Amino acid sequence: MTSAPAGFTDTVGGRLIVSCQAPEGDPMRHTGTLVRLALAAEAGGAAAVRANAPEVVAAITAACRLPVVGLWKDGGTGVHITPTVRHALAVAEAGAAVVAADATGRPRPDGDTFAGIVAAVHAAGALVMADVATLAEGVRAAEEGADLVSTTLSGYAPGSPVQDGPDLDLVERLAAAIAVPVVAEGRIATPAHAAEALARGAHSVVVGTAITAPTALTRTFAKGLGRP
Ligand SMILES: CC(=O)N[C@H](C=O)[C@@H](O)[C@H](O)[C@H](O)COP(=O)(O)O
Repeated sequence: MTSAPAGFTDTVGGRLIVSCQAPEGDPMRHTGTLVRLALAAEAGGAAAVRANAPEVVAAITAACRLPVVGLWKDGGTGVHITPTVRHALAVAEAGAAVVAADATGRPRPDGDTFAGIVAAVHAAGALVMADVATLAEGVRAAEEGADLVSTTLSGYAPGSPVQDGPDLDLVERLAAAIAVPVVAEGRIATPAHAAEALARGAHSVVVGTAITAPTALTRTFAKGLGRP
């Protein structure tokens, strides 16, 4: 069960969204396991979860009271987070309160546009989170009707700095430039990072790897011991 999409923005204000995802080939990429991660996030005080693929969104929605930010990663390069209207509608129909989609302005498959995704998702009764890498992309996404703008793709798409930590400068610049809520996402590794993101203007904070990725976390410890 999810909260009504209209209440989502208020629900996540000043709070944590936990990303419950696993890369292809990872042992955690198992729907029942991802549902358990979502339930753990709920028990731990998250306000919402973020999840990939319609079947996972549907399973989490059925098992967990938290609203779901759904996406559908398809393809490995270029626009691959919810690339088309078809992907976006499948995620909305699976029960997502919010559909997250790439809003970098790079060419999309099928000639779809971000504005087209916004219109289709709104018609389906869900909200849209624009995943951006730069200030200009966030400004444009807000103009095109995004309900929230997230820094998800900073460090992963052209025009953004590659860095170890979160892009909190982008959070701050977006929060100053647009009226829609800004979500801090990407490489937020500590509670201090999360608190700083809110202090710099984020409406909400998404944390994935630092909470839900034991394979990646084990790798960092193994590397620390000189045993990568
Ligand atoms: C770049 C990209 O594809 N990001 C994805 C977006 O859904 C996820 O793989 C990330 O885990 C999520 O953004 C949270 O970030 P972090 O795991 O760094 O806390």
